[in-house]
Amino acid sequence: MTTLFSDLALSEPVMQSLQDMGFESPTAIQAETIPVALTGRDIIGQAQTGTGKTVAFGIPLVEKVDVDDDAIQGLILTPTRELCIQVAEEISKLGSRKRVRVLSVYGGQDISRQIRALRNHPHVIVATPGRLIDHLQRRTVRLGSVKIAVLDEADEMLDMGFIEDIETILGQCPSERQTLLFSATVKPGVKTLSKKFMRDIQQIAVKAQEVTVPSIEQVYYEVHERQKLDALTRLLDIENPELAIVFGRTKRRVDELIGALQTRGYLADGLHGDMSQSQRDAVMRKFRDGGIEVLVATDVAARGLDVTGVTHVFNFDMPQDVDSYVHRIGRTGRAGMSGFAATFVTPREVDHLRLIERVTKRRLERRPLPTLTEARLGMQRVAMEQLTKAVSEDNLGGYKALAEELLDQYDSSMLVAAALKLLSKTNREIPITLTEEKPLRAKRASNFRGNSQRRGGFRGNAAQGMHMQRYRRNDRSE
Ligand SMILES: Nc1ncnc2c1ncn2[C@@H]1O[C@H](COP(=O)(O)OP(=O)(O)OP(=O)(O)O)[C@@H](O)[C@H]1O
Ligand SMILES: [Mg+2]
Repeated sequence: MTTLFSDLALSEPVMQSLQDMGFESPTAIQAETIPVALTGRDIIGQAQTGTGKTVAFGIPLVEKVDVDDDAIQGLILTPTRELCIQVAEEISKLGSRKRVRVLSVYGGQDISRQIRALRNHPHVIVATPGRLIDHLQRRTVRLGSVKIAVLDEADEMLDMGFIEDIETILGQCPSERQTLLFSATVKPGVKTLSKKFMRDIQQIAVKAQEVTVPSIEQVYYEVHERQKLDALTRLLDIENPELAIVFGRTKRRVDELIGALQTRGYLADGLHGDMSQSQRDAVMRKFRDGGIEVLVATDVAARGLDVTGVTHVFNFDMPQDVDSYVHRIGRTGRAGMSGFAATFVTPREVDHLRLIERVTKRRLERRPLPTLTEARLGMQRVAMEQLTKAVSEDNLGGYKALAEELLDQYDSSMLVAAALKLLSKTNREIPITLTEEKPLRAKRASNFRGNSQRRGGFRGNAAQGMHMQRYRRNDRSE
């Protein structure tokens, strides 16, 4: 039996906003959590990437706001700035008919501007933890009237780096508030940690066969470091994504890859924690508008981002842990769409791939490396599509006389071949050498020296290492 939004006893303005947003029926996580959340209970909610968790916590939050009260009544915390902006926009849409004021408060943005915006009395603030702490210290934000607090990407935020900040923030909210935790991945430790600031927790996990989304085709390519760039550009030419995200391990890697892809003629740009916030905002805007086709990013873009049209995700470097894999590939195949996720695995990283397969209970198909000929054919196909599209648009009047003249002199198939050649990119084969990244396993080996390797216990340790999330903390947005 499918649930309808009208079965969830929502208020009229919220129903109208949902209609404005074009949502017809609730997703599974929405249908399961909203009624429980409306009773005021604390919830840990888990469902696959792209299944509408934002609206699942957004509806109870908006319902709880009293718009006649000027105090901050709803608080949402997100691990990254881009996610903060995105979630604030979605909540703002949900609350628009009710006239709920929503403000995003994140690091890197001019603080005096935020302070001015805070004077307009938002009912809901969506914040990254570091900047919120800053406001609490300056007393420009008061959380004494918060009725509902949400941790989006809770597991990411509760891992060692953020736990103290979260405790400080929640410590300033009234103890009788409602607390909701959401993520596609909820490690057992999260539940233990959450007992500190939640009560009478109801855990709601949408039962799925797989951790990852079934509509995402998952493949891998075994490559050597030095083959990665050619493999990527060939795949881009063959696959011709609408929008793609390419994940690199480090900021340096991302910078080099942006330069390399631009040199080879792609509309590429990137996102990482060393860029200024105005640069990051501009890149995200362009990516959402299609002005950038390939977004190259560190794990700062792995969580929560929802960009329509992302058909492909490439793990140029293997993710450091299984959760990161799940979230990265979840940037495609959202809201029922299909997607394609390709992972580059160097020979020494095969064990990590097997671990990912074990934990996600899904085998990745091994594909042979694409050849140059396949890539050229792919590019020609794109050129042909461009040409036929131009023909079907039928506004070529100004060129027709010239075309007739050419056809008098040359064979028609020669002319079309020449046009296709001109439309195909010639800069794809420019040789570029990237600085090599160390394979994951080598990095781990230095962390797990000693007897374990001789005893053959290395595998197990490597598995533990996959959860250490060492480098990700280096690229937090805070
Ligand atoms: N009921 C609905 N019907 C149709 N589309 C929906 C519905 N609810 C949400 N969506 C859309 O689905 C997409 C994914 O939603 P959302 O970003 O909330 O996913 P998520 O579960 O938080 O994923 P992630 O784990 O990656 O953060 C968004 O574009 C959202 O607008
Ligand atoms: Mg989300």
